[in-house]
Amino acid sequence: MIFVEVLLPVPISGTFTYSVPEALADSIRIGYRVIVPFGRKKFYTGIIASQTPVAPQGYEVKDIALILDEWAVVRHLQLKLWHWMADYYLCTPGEVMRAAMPAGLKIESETFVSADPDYEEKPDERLSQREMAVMNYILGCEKKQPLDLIGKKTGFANIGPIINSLLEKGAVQISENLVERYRSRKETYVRLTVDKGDSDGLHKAFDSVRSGSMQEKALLALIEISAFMRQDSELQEVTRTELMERSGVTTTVIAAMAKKGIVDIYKKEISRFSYSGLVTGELPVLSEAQASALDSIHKSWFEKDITLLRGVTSSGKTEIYIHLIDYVLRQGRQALYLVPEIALTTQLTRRLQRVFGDKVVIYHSKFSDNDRVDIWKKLLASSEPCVVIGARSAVFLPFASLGLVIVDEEHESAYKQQDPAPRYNGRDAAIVLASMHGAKTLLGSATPAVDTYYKALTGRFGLIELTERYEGLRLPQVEIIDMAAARKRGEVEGAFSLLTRRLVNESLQRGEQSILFINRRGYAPIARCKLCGYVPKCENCDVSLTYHRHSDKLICHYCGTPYGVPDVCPACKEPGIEVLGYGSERVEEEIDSLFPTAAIARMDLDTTRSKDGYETIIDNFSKGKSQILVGTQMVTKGLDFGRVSMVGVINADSIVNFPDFRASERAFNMIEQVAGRAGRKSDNGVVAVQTYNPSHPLFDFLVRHDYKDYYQREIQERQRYNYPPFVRIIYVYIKHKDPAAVSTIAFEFASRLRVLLGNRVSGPDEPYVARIQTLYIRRIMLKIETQASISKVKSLLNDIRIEMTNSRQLLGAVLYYDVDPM
Ligand SMILES: Nc1ncnc2c1ncn2[C@@H]1O[C@H](COP(=O)(O)OP(=O)(O)OP(=O)(O)O)[C@@H](O)[C@H]1O
Ligand SMILES: [Zn+2]
Repeated sequence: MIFVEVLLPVPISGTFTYSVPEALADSIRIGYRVIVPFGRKKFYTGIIASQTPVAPQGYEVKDIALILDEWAVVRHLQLKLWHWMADYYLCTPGEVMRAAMPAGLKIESETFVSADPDYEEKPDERLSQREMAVMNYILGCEKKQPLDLIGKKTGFANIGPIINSLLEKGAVQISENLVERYRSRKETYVRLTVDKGDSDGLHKAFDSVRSGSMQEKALLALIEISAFMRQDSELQEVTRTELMERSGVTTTVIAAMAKKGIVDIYKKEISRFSYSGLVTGELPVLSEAQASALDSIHKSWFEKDITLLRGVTSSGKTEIYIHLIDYVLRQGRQALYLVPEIALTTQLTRRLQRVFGDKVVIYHSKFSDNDRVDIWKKLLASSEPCVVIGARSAVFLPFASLGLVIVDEEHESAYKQQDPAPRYNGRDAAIVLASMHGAKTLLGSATPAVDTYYKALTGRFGLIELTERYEGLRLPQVEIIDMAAARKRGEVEGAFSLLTRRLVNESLQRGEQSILFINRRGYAPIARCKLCGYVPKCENCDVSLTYHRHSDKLICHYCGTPYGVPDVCPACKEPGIEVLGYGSERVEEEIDSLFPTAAIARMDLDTTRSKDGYETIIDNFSKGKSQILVGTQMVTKGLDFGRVSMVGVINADSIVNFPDFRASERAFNMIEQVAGRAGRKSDNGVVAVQTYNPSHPLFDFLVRHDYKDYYQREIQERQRYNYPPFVRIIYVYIKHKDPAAVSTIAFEFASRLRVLLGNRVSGPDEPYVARIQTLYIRRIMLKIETQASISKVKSLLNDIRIEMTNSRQLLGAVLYYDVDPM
């Protein structure tokens, strides 16, 4: 008998042991998917993580029910990465698996059941009454039925054991609805039935259509697009859609032509990532500074696997990346190019496709599940060189042989997954992934994370710096605008100071573009009663509501609940509710009324929900169809527009004043990055930063674009107050519906931790938002020495959790950890 450890997508620690029936023993491999019974109710799809000949002690092991694969859907190194992630981020491998695999590959309880046609009831294995009832239902269905549905239709809440027993008696078969879930994309094509060059045949074809008819039109168009008559070109394949567009005919016309035998209609599976645009294959010619940086990176990799490229905004880091990618592709290996946000993939994809054509693969969460399964399978099936551009989840793809990992804008907090588990940082996971493959890593940024720059300066990472913009352009001029003083002078109109308005206007006059950055989406972040001061709050969360004009609703940005705007204040019953402050909608509205002839675009979460949302906005702005782009943090980084000469930071204070030890780091990076969008192709970039606190020390560094000076100040603070990179932070989160219970539990957890870890423990505290989605929240902070073993901490935390669970002290509580919070 052999046993396998199966990884299941459930939030329970560890893997689960199952036995393998003799008949299946030869078909079992690591990385195969299997269907296994789980608990009393369910079947799950799991992945075989390992095999062992040793039976577990003390309990009865169940058989696996079905093997789904004939080859592994997960590679060995992926499993290794999942385990690393579960260990490091203090979650379960099942949670990692859930995040890692596209839904089309992991079919939780969507197991399908059908009757086994060969089944005959044996006298010693009669079906019970319940089984008969279920069996009759199944036999009455034409198609195989999902497990859940059978339970519902037959009224058995606990359908799992019944099916299990039917399965044992050989009465039913189970399968996964994989084929139906995962649909490959097919395209319809049309071709002439005559061979190229067969003019006789062609004449006959023309004879069979009436002159001036739709069929003739279609025939002419088909001849043209397929290059049928051209001697200098091979016959081209023509899609039905293209033919219809060119000739203006309908599918019926084409079908009629097929019936006559003039054309063939055929279907072909098309790859979702084929690229038919122009491929030059030419690498950008590097400037002297870029070429020398490239050279230094290669040299640095001799000694260190991880190197940081700090290059000021618009220094041309992307061009250097392109050369590095070319280098590994030539070696026959693969490259992963991570960006922090999907918005960045659009421009980047174009830049890379021009050089690498269909070797470019894109992967992120806006893709449909079918697309993601497609890409997964493509990478699984081949070890061909390719470059994957993706957001953080791309680290989970089945790479065969990575040679290079690039993490662009490595400082970005968007690399960190906040919720749900695994709460991982895509940058750090990518570094680990690279080391598993023996690949090199390049981290790139104009404003590296303090932790990263520290590691580079202390020799853990290599360090290469580019201090000039491409072509020696100067960095934009930064104006800090004292809004209080401007207001006194009567120069503030709506959200804008006089200077901001003037700069936008001047850029419009020169035919150039502006970007206005506002940290909040919606119309106004606060609603309040002007008579009694009452502030409407979310019923589920401890936050005030943001007014959205587009939908005329007050919306909670934590749980998404919309509320109507009350006509009268619920507290004083007077009609006093007004909205205050600025969000992107309102900035857009005001700038529109100030500059009515300019075309204005807005990019924020609300305008980019569709898959192509970003693309349209970014394309239009690139092409100059809009002159002013208003946006949230999405507009701050990485985008490359040639004609932007003015950048406005509308409310710098909301970025600077945040109660968190990373606040000033985040603020410096964000403002320096958005400033970097200005003057990328000419020397006249200017940035207006509006603030009520102009003497804040950060602004001085920003005006001078002095990253190093800023870093010095920041690292000293971190050392003085004992924060990363000098320690590692782990938050323990405790959530509960009951405010008293959450306090008691958090307090108890913290005091037990203190016994073991002393003053490394602080809290519990209420986080900034202390109640979300009806749960009250407490947070305990652990500061652990960087050289300490995280697995030791993990086992301490686990012990406490188990003790408290056993003494029923954690009842109703949600408990989780956040390692290296951002
Ligand atoms: N060698 C080159 N040849 C032609 N154009 C270049 C070259 N290097 C850079 N550029 C151009 O300069 C601009 C800035 O380059 P790039 O977008 O790579 O900057 P970056 O360093 O990534 O900046 P950021 O940190 O702001 O994202 C781009 O428009 C790019 O096409
Ligand atoms: Zn809410």
